[in-house]
Amino acid sequence: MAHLVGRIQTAVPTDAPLSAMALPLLVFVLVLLLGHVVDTAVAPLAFLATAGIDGAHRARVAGLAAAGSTIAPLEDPQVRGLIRAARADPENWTEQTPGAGAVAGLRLAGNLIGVAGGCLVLARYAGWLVPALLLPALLNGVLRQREAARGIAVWRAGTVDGARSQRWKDAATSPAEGKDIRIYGLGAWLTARIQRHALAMDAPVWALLARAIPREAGQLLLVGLPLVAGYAVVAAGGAGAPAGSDRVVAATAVLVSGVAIFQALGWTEDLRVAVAAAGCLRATVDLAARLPTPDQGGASRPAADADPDGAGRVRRARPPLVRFEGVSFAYPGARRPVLDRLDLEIRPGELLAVVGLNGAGKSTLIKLLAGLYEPDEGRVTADGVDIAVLGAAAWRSRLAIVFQDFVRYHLPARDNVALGRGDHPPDPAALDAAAADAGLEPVLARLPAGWDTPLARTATGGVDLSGGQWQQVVLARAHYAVRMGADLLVLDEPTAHLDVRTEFEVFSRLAGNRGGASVVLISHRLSTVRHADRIVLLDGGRITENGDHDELIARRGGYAELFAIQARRFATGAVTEATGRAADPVARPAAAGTGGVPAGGGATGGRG
Ligand SMILES: Nc1ncnc2c1ncn2[C@@H]1O[C@H](COP(=O)(O)OP(=O)(O)OP(=O)(O)O)[C@@H](O)[C@H]1O
Repeated sequence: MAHLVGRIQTAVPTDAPLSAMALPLLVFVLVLLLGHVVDTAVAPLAFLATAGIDGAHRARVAGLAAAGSTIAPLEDPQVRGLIRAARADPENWTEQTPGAGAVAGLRLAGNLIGVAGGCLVLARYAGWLVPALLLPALLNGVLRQREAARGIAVWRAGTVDGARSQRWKDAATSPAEGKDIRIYGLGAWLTARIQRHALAMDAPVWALLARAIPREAGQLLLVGLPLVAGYAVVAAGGAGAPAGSDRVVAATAVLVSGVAIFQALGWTEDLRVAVAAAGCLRATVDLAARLPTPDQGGASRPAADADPDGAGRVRRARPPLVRFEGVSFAYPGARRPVLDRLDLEIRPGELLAVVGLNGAGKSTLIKLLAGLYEPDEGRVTADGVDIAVLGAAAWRSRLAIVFQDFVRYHLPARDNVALGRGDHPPDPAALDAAAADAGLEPVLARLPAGWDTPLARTATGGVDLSGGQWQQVVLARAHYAVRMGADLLVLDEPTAHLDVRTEFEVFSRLAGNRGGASVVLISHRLSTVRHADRIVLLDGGRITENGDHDELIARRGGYAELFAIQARRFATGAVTEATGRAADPVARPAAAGTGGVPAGGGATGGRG
């Protein structure tokens, strides 16, 4: 640049022909033009690179989190912290994604090349200019880095408050929490919380910024003085000015190169982004080390023995004989085990009901059956083989589970059911049959686009279902999985939201139409439970009672007591159903111990 300025400058006063000026002028314009073109291309290229790298990174983190066969690591606070750091929240400026880091790294490399070029240009005119400008520029860069590090530390200290403030902000705008906020008049309380946490996060940052203003002024002097001094010496041609070169050219070179060097070394943003992105990558590596490797044995779910029965059903030879053998399990940090040397058998094709008070460990038992947690002691076997040896995916291809806290996918009704066997293209016959099994047909008939209706009010043409209707969708998902080859159906409180009539219909179909699959039913509704082939009572971490309804009533133990409480409460009108109907034959109140049962039955006992 200085060279071109020099060429133009020498041409002007000597009345040289226009052609003598034209070439340097043309090159000058071309250089400027090239700079603009590069500037225009940089932003979209950087965007593309960032999007590509970050997309692959997010897929890797999601893959790591989803690959492990158990959910226990995902509940570990340290793993949760690593996942959060590896995902790099874009709203938190102390966290940066690998894509942003790569682009910042490229810019840093460009800056360093610029610094080297600037030093070469300076050295060409006068060697002393290099240390005179480079050293203060380096010092300025170090001071700015320290400032940035202080800012990051203060920001990080406030991230808990930041997260809390964000959580309350989300609550304020969510329709679900919006109900409570309006009913209980929580608006002002919520706003005060948001403000309190936001202030707790921001106040130290503001204080730091205020303290940084005088320091910034000092650093301006550190940068400005050497640059102005060098420029003045060169421009004035004083002592130490470069010999044998034009003063204007030299002064331009000093100014352009000096400013470039100070800018390149004082530019903290790219370094901060690159360092933060390195932190994100470190968290990903740590996460990969902490999470178990994917289940090799069952990376893909094996197909069931195909034997379509014309009603969208795939059959296996027979359901497995499942055994819990001396299984103990405690949640991390818990003082007492939930399951304590528990023995239990799930026989092929039976309908087994598991009852027990709240917190007895029924859902935990199911999670162990599914291999979502591993026993601390003992083992769970299928046909004599430890399910850990079978491989998680292979074993789970035989299971269909309705969890208490089931998932409501914001997807069309068809996908919500077909995800029961998500690794297969949807089978229309099996879908229709599963909908019939779950009593979902009337719900589908009322949906504006039937199976294609999105089950989310926020989607175009979408609808929101009632709690009971969602439960039917999820039941249909499990029935679909059974029709597609699963042969152990587990239902954890599957009818808590259903009215008496729907519950009765659903269970009548389940009992008669489960295609030979074994069923494990967890329910507090003893009206449903009593129809099971076998009932077990879980108490104190073990199975304490085992038999059919009549046997357990005759035994006059815990089950009979729970049943009596429920029947008595219903008979006295203390227990009411959602619909208040008692029209079904099985729904008539009867005295405890006679084999009759209240409709639905509410909770299992006063504490259940
Ligand atoms: N993820 C978890 N981490 C720690 N403790 C847990 C976890 N899940 C459940 N627990 C504890 O384990 C115990 C058993 O819970 P579980 O959900 O298995 O009981 P449950 O019999 O299904 O109860 P309910 O009838 O109320 O559904 C409870 O004391 C509960 O607090």
